[in-house]
Amino acid sequence: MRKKVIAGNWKMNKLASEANQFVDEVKVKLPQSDKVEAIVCSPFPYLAQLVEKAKGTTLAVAAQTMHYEESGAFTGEVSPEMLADLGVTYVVLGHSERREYYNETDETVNKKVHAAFKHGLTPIVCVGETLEQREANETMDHVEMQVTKALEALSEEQVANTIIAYEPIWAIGTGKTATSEQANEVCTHIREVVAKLTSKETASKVIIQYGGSVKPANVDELLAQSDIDGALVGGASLEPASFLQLVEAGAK
Ligand SMILES: O=C(CO)COP(=O)(O)O
Repeated sequence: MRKKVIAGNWKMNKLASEANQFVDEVKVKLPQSDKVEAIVCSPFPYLAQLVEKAKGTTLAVAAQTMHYEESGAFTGEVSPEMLADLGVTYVVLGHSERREYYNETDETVNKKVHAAFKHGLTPIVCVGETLEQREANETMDHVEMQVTKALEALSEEQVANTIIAYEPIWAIGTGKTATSEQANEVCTHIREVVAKLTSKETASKVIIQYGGSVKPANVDELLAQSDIDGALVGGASLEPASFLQLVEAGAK
């Protein structure tokens, strides 16, 4: 049985005191269940303090991006080694906002996935189609290409430990959630793609999240689907109460 993984992607939100307060409140109220993993994806400046705060709890801390090189002349960037050194355990890679505004490509995503594993970080790889691609019936091919490139040259064990987040771009921050059937259809396809690349057994281990306007009101239905193993959540992860409701849904 795959566990559910609920990750709150704060994006570029919260000040330090708000981030601290969030973790202080959430960490003592998290359901103690091995059916669910809760992660907060914080802006870089708060990672160190949140890792400290979350020590000894079941809350994990993720970065929202990173470079693929270990060090060097990359002004403004943060390396996988730096994240691992802080005690960060997950990293979001290839989010559609990074692809759109910061030139993240399938090729750099693949380099970053390799770099993440090299440093003991678990990658959360985001894929998903635009509205135009959906309307042109290109969703399945597009997502297949993104997944195939992201996982290129990984070992089967690494693939099994990669989290894939299916986030249709048209559903991000728009209030438009894909119906749970639409979301599951693509997540099932992603699992089939992974099976083709590796094996059915490996594909059955991969955690596939859905993301895009997930909130307490729709999370149960999404998580009830056969191939949706969690959620990557923006807006509804900013308040402790709604984040906790989402994690509780994952523990059911
Ligand atoms: O992009 C997302 C999470 O990474 C989804 O954001 P929303 O939940 O705000 O739609």
